[in-house]
Amino acid sequence: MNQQKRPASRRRSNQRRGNKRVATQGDSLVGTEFEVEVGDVAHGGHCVARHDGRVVFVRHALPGEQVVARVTDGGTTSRFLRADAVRIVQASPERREAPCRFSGPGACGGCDWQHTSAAFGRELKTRVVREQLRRLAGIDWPGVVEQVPGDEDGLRWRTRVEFSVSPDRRLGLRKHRSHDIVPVDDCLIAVPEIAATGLLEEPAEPDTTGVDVAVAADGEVVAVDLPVRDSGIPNLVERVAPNGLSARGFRVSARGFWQVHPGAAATFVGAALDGLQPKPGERALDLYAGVGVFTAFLAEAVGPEGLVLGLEGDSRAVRDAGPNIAGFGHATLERADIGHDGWGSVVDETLDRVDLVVLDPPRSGAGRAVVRDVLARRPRRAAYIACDPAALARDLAYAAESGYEVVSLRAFDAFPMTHHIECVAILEAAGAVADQIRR
Ligand SMILES: C[S@@+](CC[C@H](N)C(=O)[O-])C[C@H]1O[C@@H](n2cnc3c(N)ncnc32)[C@H](O)[C@@H]1O
Repeated sequence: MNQQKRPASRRRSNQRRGNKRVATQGDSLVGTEFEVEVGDVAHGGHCVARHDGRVVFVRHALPGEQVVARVTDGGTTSRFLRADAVRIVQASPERREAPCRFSGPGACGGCDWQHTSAAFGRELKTRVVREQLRRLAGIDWPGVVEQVPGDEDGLRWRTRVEFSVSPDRRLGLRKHRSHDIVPVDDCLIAVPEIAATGLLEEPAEPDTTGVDVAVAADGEVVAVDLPVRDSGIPNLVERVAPNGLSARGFRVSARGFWQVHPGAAATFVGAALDGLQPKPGERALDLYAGVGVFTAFLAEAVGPEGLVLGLEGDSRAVRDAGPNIAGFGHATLERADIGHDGWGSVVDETLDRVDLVVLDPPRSGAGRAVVRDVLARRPRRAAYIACDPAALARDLAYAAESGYEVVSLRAFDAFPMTHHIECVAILEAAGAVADQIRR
């Protein structure tokens, strides 16, 4: 893949509240309406427009549309504004009526692209991945965002939903960038078993602040009232069957990390192992290992002559991983705070060398120090699984500093109707670093 030098510096701007960029400065413009021509899509589920010399991030619009935008965040001296398209003056041919009646300006904030097809949603996401990789990593990516098997044209895929409780004790979902709750009687991106629990039609219990509902691969449905103690959360068994590999079951807490699209875990394992091409006897490191999904499939691939070490920060996930990798005497999964003092010594104690790495960090990415530490071990190949293309692009730029280049990158629509995207990048040593490894 063509990778140029990354821009030396980027302007930092805008205030941050928590980790959310906020636009409001000067007198508030919230509620003001104006007509704009909508430009291309930007990362975050909106399109870019300009008004009075200022950038406006417009939700509920599509590229090329003429819309009336109503400001939702921003003031007279803000550098940019956020707005919702509240009237469509000239519609894109890609526009459709949102299938969900809770979607739209001022309504549920869960979906960003209900007003277009899943196929055009993937086209928009392809543009976003390309733009992020080009801007932050200097990579020209020729790929497209691929469909993940298991949804009904972008609907009925979500197997985990976290409902909040409204002031009148109905279960609902949050508005965009807000703590306000929209009561719902269904969620069209959720699997039907979730509404079928009947929970959305009943008032929440008096002290309940939220209800997490999870549906396992075998159809078992678990609803957990919050707040809850860890000991009160049941486990589910999930099943992962990547193409060409044997199916495996995984024990996971009903509130623990698990891919929410039913086809996602198998798709990502398949893409990662395809790219890594593990060989019998190799040593593999699975970072941010969760309940051991990649650890188990790597262990199977490198065989009993090989070694696999998974590292994970969440104690419950580490405990749950036990039975998931129990069949492999050459695999272990330990608790470690990756990136914090001493985590590398856990690796040194277990692996005499590192041939392969899986990196599957949280949304913020692994960061420069972790990328550098991992690649300093000179793996033959590394698979980076990323749920934020911007964090991925930053980490790929750090990998380039360590002499590793991207040999393939696939992107998946594991969250249809929303702006979220999952990518699997395969890295390999280039130039002098590759020569060192070969020697
Ligand atoms: C995106 S999930 C991936 C889980 C797993 N690879 C899977 O596919 O199911 C990221 C995982 O990283 C863990 N994590 C986050 N920060 C961590 C850190 N600093 N050290 C170790 N684990 C961390 C989370 O608990 C979570 O299980």
